[in-house]
Amino acid sequence: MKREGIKKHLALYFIAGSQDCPKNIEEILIEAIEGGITLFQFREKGKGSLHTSDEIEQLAVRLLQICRTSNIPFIVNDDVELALKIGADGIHVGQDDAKAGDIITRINGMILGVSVHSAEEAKRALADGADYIGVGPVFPTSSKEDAKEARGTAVIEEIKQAGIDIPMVGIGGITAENAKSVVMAGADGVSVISSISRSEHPAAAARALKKVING
Ligand SMILES: Cc1ncc(COP(=O)(O)OP(=O)(O)O)c(N)n1
Ligand SMILES: Cc1nc(C(=O)O)sc1CCOP(=O)(O)O
Ligand SMILES: [Mg+2]
Repeated sequence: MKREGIKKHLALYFIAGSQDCPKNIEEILIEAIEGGITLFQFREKGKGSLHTSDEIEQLAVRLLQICRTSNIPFIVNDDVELALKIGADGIHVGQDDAKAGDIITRINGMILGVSVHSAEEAKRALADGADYIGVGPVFPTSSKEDAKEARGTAVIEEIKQAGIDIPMVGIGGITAENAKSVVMAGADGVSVISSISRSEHPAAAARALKKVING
């Protein structure tokens, strides 16, 4: 599944690690799938996350199995070795991670996502072979300690206006209340952590987001 095929999976892209979840992450993922998420990223990172690589790998494998039973592609954040080891469907890297251009040959057809904060970075991601980009933070977020300043939908609009043709999701502080503005700006979907993971009812939260996106 390359660029065109990925678009439909970007509609409601759920990201989580155990640190984002007030209850068991496996239960939350199952409920999020019930609610209609279209892609999942395992991001075990930051305050409260698991420490040992064994624990992280075991959790990744359990979450991958849940995604496989529902045909939801499973992306690993940052860790190329883990993605390759467990046979993930893709890897997401940021500007301070392994360089997309360096890993493209190693990941052998896996989905490659890249975080960008400008049209310039989007252009480079496209040239490096990224299948999609994550653009953020759109709104202020509490889920990423080192997040940059929120820029609203300006960067998404800039990328569209520059004619850079790559599937993209907005990320950062996205809720059912503001998701429509992200899609209206030109994103193919939204990527969320807390709107689903910290909801008392993750399935209902995912359903509400989906309804807004499908509009
Ligand atoms: C879909 C998506 N977009 C952006 C990011 C952020 O990646 P990065 O800037 O590398 O920050 P960390 O998530 O690694 O803290 C993402 N993970 N997913
Ligand atoms: C993982 C991540 N990356 C961002 C970026 O701007 O690149 S913002 C972010 C956190 C998104 O979490 P929430 O939906 O809870 O705001
Ligand atoms: Mg990263």
